[in-house]
Formats: sequence, C-alpha cells, structure tokens
Amino acid sequence: MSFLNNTKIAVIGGGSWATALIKILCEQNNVQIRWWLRNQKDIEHIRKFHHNPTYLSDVVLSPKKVKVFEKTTEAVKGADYVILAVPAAFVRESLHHLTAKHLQGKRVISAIKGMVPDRNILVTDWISNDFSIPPEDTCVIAGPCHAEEVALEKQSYLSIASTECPAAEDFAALMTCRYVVANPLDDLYGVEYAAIMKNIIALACGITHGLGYGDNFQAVLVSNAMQEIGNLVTALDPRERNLSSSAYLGDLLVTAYSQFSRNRLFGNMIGRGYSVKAAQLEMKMIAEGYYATKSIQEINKVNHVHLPITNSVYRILYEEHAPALVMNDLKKLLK
Ligand SMILES: NC(=O)c1ccc[n+]([C@@H]2O[C@H](COP(=O)([O-])OP(=O)(O)OC[C@H]3O[C@@H](n4cnc5c(N)ncnc54)[C@H](OP(=O)(O)O)[C@@H]3O)[C@@H](O)[C@H]2O)c1
Ligand SMILES: O=P(O)(O)OC[C@H](O)CO
Repeated sequence: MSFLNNTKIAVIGGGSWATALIKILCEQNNVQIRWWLRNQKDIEHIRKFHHNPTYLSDVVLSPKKVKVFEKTTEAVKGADYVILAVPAAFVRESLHHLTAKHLQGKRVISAIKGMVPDRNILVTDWISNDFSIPPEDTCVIAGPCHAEEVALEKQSYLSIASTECPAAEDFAALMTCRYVVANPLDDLYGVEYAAIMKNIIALACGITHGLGYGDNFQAVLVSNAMQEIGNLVTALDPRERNLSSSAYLGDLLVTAYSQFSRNRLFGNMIGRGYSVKAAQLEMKMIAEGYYATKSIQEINKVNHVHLPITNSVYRILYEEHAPALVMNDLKKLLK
C-alpha cells in the first residue's frame, strides 16, 4: 500500500505515546490523522492550541493534519490504519463502542506493550478474535523508543512487527522520518511478548536499584532477564529469532537503564518502601509492567517456564512480600 495518496490514520489514546506517534506521523506529507482521546478538556485545548496540554506538551501538532474526535466511531471512519495507543488496562473500555464492522478492512496496529486484562491475551490476538481482523492485518509497534526522546527529535528506532512482512513494511514506511528509522520484521508474537516482558524486568531493575543494589548487580539481572524473556517467548511461539536485535534486547535495555522509564521508576519507588497504591498515586503515568506481571504469572501456570525474575516481582507487587527478602532469594538464582 502506498501512503502517497492521503493515508488516513486513526490514533486511539491521549497519553505520551499516542502524542509521540502523532508527531512522527505528522512528518509525512500526505497523511490525515484522526485522533481520539477521552479527556474533553484536552480535546478542546488541542483544537484551540494544537498541542496536548497533559502529555509532551511542548510538541506542536499540525492542525492541517490532525483532527480530534470525541467518539472512537467517528475517529476510525474512513481510516486505512487504526493505531491503538492506550495502556492495556484500558484498551477494552476505550474500544467499547467499536464493533467488527467499524474496523472492517482496516489494518490495526497495536502500540501497546501489555496484555488484555482478565483475558490474558495479546492485544493483536484480541483484535483478531473479537473484531475479526485477519492476523496479517495486525501489527505491533515496538523497539527501544521513549516518547520523551521522540518529542526532542533524538535519533530513534522502532520495530514494526507483523505475521507477514508486507504489512509491516508499509507501516514502517509511514513511521520513518528524519529522526526515526522503523524496521519491519515478521515476528509478531515474539516481539509482542518480549515487549510485555521487558516492562516486568524494568520493575525488577527499579526495585533492586531502590534497595541499593548497584550497576554490577543490574548487569547480571538484565543478562538473566534476557534469558528469561527468550525462554518464555520460545515456549509460547517456538521459531528462530535473533533475540540480541533491537526489537528484543534493545527494548529491554532502554527500559532497564533510561531515566524516562516509567516501569523502572515505579519499581524504584517500591524498592524504596512505597506501597503499590502510593507509587501509583505518585506517578502520573502508567507502569504497564504492574498489570503484565499478573497476566504473565497467570499464563505461566499452564506453560511452567522458569521465570524467577517475574515470579519475584509478582511476590512483591501482588503478595506483599518484602522486596529486600524477595530480592535476597532472587540473587541466589542469578548467574
Ligand atoms: N511512553 C512511551 O515512551 C511508550 C513507548 C512505547 C510504548 N508505550 C506503550 O504505549 C501505551 C500507552 O502508554 P502511554 O505512555 O501513552 O501512557 P501514559 O503517557 O502513561 O498515559 C496514560 C494514558 O492512559 C489514560 N488513562 C489513565 N487512566 C485511564 C482510565 N481509567 N481509563 C482510560 N484511560 C485511562 C490517560 O488518559 P487521561 O490523561 O485522560 O487520564 C492517558 O491517555 C502503553 O502500552 C505503553 O507501554 C509507551
Ligand atoms: O520504559 P518505560 O517503562 O517507560 O516503557 C516505555 C517503552 O516501552 C520503551 O520502549
């Protein structure tokens, strides 16, 4: 598909990632962006001042290219692509008014790094099952990329994964601009699971940092984490893949080490003694790893993959075990 003839792209979500993705898309000449966000005040502000007042507020968005909608049903009308960029915990309620008919014939792109809550399934599987979108018409946007650095136009890389390369290639072309290189690949499930897992690992990095562990420990934690991610991904979707590429390892590294990582920050607060509730209240943004920890723990009851880091984070966040004691147990398992 060529995007030279005014490609219409609906974006669902009003947070930092949706705002950053719209900024990237605005770099293309022939695009129309149809943006849905839930907050009426923000909608009015964007219509008047052309920037999101709540997230990445310095980013100015072209009014010629971006139209804001109150209803998802309106936003997706006539769209070639629908990008989902809400936290996983809210994806079902955000799409509540949409049916298979509304999404018929469109490519649906998940920019979400989390699982559909309660159902514990991948967002792309949910879209295929509940909205009758063929798997080859779904993609994920992953790779090591923080919204804050996109806002600053710092050189970034994205991974666009689908079950088949052509869908990923078309969309990667749309997401490539002066400061972003988007690379297509055909490992939809591997990339999606790895992106979910890395958030849990970032929580573990934050918790241990908050407890006073240093860089020596974190290097070992992250190395072991990559093996843990590889073991889970291989068990759930066995095939050959290069886990050291940026779609997998890169995504893990940026979240484990970046000052912008929300999951790491959330973990850090837990390590420093905050309760889960207090950390959630303190953070304005959403730490996806909190929800993902529960989903992965639950799906692993069937798969029985050895996931010592995920299990440790689960014990801390959901069973109220003392972080220091849990990490003391974990450190004996790392090599
Ligand atoms: N930020 C990044 O750098 C980045 C990079 C790659 C992928 N992602 C992924 O992108 C997805 C979206 O994350 P984000 O970074 O854009 O989130 P965010 O900046 O933390 O923003 C949170 C969003 O969730 C909405 N929200 C909060 N509570 C809600 C509720 N109860 N019901 C419905 N919506 C609610 C907020 O709306 P209000 O403002 O109206 O409360 C806001 O739009 C996540 O899966 C994340 O992993 C993010
Ligand atoms: O690093 P986090 O926890 O803010 O997550 C954001 C993105 O997934 C990074 O690619």
